[in-house]
Amino acid sequence: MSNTLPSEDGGKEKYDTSGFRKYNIPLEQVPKFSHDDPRVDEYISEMKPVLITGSNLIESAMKWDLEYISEHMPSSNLTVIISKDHNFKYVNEKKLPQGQMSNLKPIHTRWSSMTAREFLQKIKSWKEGDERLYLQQVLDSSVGPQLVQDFLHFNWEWAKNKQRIHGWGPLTSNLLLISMEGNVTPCHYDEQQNLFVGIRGFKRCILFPPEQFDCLYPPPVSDPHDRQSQVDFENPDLKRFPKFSEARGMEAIVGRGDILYIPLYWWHHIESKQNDDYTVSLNFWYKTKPTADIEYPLKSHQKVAILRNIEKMVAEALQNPDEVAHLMRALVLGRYT
Ligand SMILES: CCC[C@@H](CC(=O)O)C(=O)C(=O)O
Ligand SMILES: [Zn+2]
Repeated sequence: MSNTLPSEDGGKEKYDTSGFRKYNIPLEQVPKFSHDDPRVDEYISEMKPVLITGSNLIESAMKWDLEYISEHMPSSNLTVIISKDHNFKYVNEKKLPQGQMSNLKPIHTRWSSMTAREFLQKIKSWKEGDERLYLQQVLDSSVGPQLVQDFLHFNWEWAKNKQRIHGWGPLTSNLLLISMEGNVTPCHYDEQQNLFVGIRGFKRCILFPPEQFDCLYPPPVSDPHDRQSQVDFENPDLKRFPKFSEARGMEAIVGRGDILYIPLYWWHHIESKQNDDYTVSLNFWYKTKPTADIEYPLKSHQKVAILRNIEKMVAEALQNPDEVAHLMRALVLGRYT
């Protein structure tokens, strides 16, 4: 089923990263285990990334390529993001200042919609310099009866078992991702647990733990790029972001049938293999259950959640984002440092 053999040496097998962009970041390997290896649940319970091979979680979706989708969803309009270059940095449009849309630097990406057939034609005729496309469609009833049937035949028992034993909250969505070769979703974190599954092609994922928040420099929570690192991995500005030189990551290659567990609040930078065919992936995003009784010491992701809440509260109280830095500095400088 999967083209990556479960590693016999306890997950230390080196991934073949040829065809992926090289960054000057020290990287360890994300351990890789077969789906029935007990170490899988050990890693998930410790909220550490793990690559899971040989599961049949979405066996019924392994045939999801653009031909199949075009055939079974001929007229459905699917969400496609268009970018000026290979970076597809998420923009929360609800956080764009309404009145000042005009003087905002032009947004790097924009949303569009088209049929799967149109998407396939555009990526087949793509040439250097053209805008790039990334199909990102939430699986819902609009994907039509055949894909809904395939969806219903996922191995939900396996998924529900993970959800239950690890105390995850409800499944919020599955995002179908069809990417041109070489597209990059730059480094960001999500506030959900993620089972990220490969269907076609190869994606390389670089991950950093939540405690490296101060090495990855997300913008203010109120910024449209909230949760996204401001550091350009291909050309890092170490004057502005000096601690990025201390970032230490992990790396995994997600191939056909592989599941990468991306723990919530873990930073991840994901790209499709260059000069290869388009990739197809599907993620499962789960909310976490609210923490009933807080256990100390706090986990690093809980500290990031505290940082976010403090930032939101101070910005809300001041009603002026320009005053936040001064107040936070006054709180810390010469008093806690
Ligand atoms: C919309 C982003 C999808 C994905 C990244 C990717 O596969 O390009 C990711 O970041 C996630 O599954 O959390
Ligand atoms: Zn993500």
